[in-house]
Amino acid sequence: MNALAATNRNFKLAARLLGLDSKLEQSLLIPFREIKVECTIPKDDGSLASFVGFRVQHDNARGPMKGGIRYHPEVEPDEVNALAQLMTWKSAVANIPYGGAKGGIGCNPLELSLSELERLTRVFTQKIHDVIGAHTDVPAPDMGTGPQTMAWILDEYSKFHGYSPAVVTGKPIDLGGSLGRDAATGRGVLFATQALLEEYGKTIAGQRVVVQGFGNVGSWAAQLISEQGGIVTAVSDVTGAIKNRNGLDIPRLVKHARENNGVKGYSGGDSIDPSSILVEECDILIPAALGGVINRDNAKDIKAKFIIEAANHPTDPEADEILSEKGVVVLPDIYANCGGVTVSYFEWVQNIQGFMWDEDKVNGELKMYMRKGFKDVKEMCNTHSCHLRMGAFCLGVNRVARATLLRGWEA
Ligand SMILES: NC(=O)C1=CN([C@@H]2O[C@H](COP(=O)(O)OP(=O)(O)OC[C@H]3O[C@@H](n4cnc5c(N)ncnc54)[C@H](O)[C@@H]3O)[C@@H](O)[C@H]2O)C=CC1
Ligand SMILES: O=C(O)CCC(=O)C(=O)O
Repeated sequence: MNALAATNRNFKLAARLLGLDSKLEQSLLIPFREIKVECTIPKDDGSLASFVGFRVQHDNARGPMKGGIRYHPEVEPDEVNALAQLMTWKSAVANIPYGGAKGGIGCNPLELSLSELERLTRVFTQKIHDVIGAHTDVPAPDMGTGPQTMAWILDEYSKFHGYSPAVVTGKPIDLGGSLGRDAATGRGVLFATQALLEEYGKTIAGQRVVVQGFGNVGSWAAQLISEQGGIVTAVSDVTGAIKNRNGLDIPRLVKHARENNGVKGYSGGDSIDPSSILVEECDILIPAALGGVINRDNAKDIKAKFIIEAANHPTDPEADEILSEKGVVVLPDIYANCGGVTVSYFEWVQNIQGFMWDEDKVNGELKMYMRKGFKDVKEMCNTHSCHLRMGAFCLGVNRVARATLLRGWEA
C-alpha cells in the first residue's frame, strides 16, 4: 500500500472511532496547500541540473505548520503528502502548538557536492520563501538534510524577510539552534521505549536491540540505548549491515560511520545481508530509515517483541495486522519519533524569547513531554479499546478536530 493510502486509512479508522462528522473528516484529510517547484542549478562542471521540490502544508488549526525537508531520490508527491499529514497528528500527539507540513527534493545528496547542495537549497528557498515563516510554516531537517541545510535556508529566507532565526529549526547552535536538538529524536526514542517497557515490567538493560538506519536518528537512538545497558546486536545503513551477538561498540561504530560515510567495513562485527536486518533475532527492532520497510512480505518473519518506529511510516497497514496477530507490540511513529519536533518547538520558543536554555533543561522538558505523550496515548487506547497506533491517531486527530471546530472551519 502506498504511504498516502496507508496514512489515509489509519486516519479514517481513527475518525470513525471518534465519531467525527463526515464533512469534518473530509476537511481534515485535504491538505491546506501543496507546492511543487522546479529547481535548476549549475553543477560544478558548468552543466545544468534540474530537480523537483515539494512542500505540502497539511493543516494549521493548532498553529504554524511544521515538518522536515527530505533530500532523497525517492521523494515523490504522495509520500510527501503522507508525511505532512503524519506531522499534523504527531504535533498534536506531542501537544505542541503546531500543525503539520513536509517537504523534499528528489535528489541524491550523496552525488552532489557541498556547493551544489547549497545552490539547490538556496533555489528551493527562493521558490517557497513567501509561504514559509516563523508563524506560518517552519521547516526542519529530515533524511538527507541537517543543520547546514537549515543554515542556508535561514540565510536565503533572511535576504527576503530580514534576519529570522525562528523560520527553521534544527539549525547549527551558532545560528540559534537548540542544545540537544541533534540528539532529540533519538533521545525521544529512548524515553518512548522506556515508557513502553515499564508497562511490561521491563527496563532497557539487557534488551537485545536491532536498528535499521544509522544516520541522525538511528545512531543517536543506538548510542543512548546502549548507554542504558541495551545490547545493540545489529545495525544497517545504505552501505551495509553489521552484526555482533555480544553487542556492538556503538561509540566506535559511530566514529567509523562518520569517517567512512557508513557502517560498511566496521571491524567490530560481522558483515551481514542488509535485507535480513528487520528479521534478525532481537527483543526490540528500531526501523530508523525509510518508510514502508515492514510489509506483508516480511512481517511474519519478524522476531522482535517490540517495534519502536523511529522512522516515519515504516510499517504498512497489512503488516500491522500480521504483527498484531503475532503479539508484536508496535510503538507508532507519530508518538515514538516526536522527540525531534518537540525539541524543534523548544528551539522555536528560545528563538522567539531570544533566550538560550541549557541542555539539561531541554532534555528534562523532552522527557516530561514524552512521558505525558505515552500516558495520553494509553488513555486513548483504553477509551477506544484499540492498539497503540490507533490510540495515537485518535489522540492526534481528536485534538486537531477540536481546534478546527473551535476556529469555526467545519463548514
Ligand atoms: N531527523 C529527525 O529529527 C527526524 C527524522 N525522522 C525520521 O527518521 C528517519 C531517519 O531520518 P534521519 O536519521 O534524520 O536521516 P539521515 O539522513 O540522517 O539518516 C538516514 C539513514 O538511513 C540509511 N538508509 C537509507 N536508505 C536505507 C536503506 N535502504 N536501508 C538501510 N538504511 C538506509 C542511511 O544510510 C542513513 O544511515 C526518517 O524516516 C525520518 O523521516 C523522524 C522524526 C524526526
Ligand atoms: O523537527 C521538526 O520540525 C520536524 C521533524 C520531522 O520532520 C519529523 O518529525 O518527521
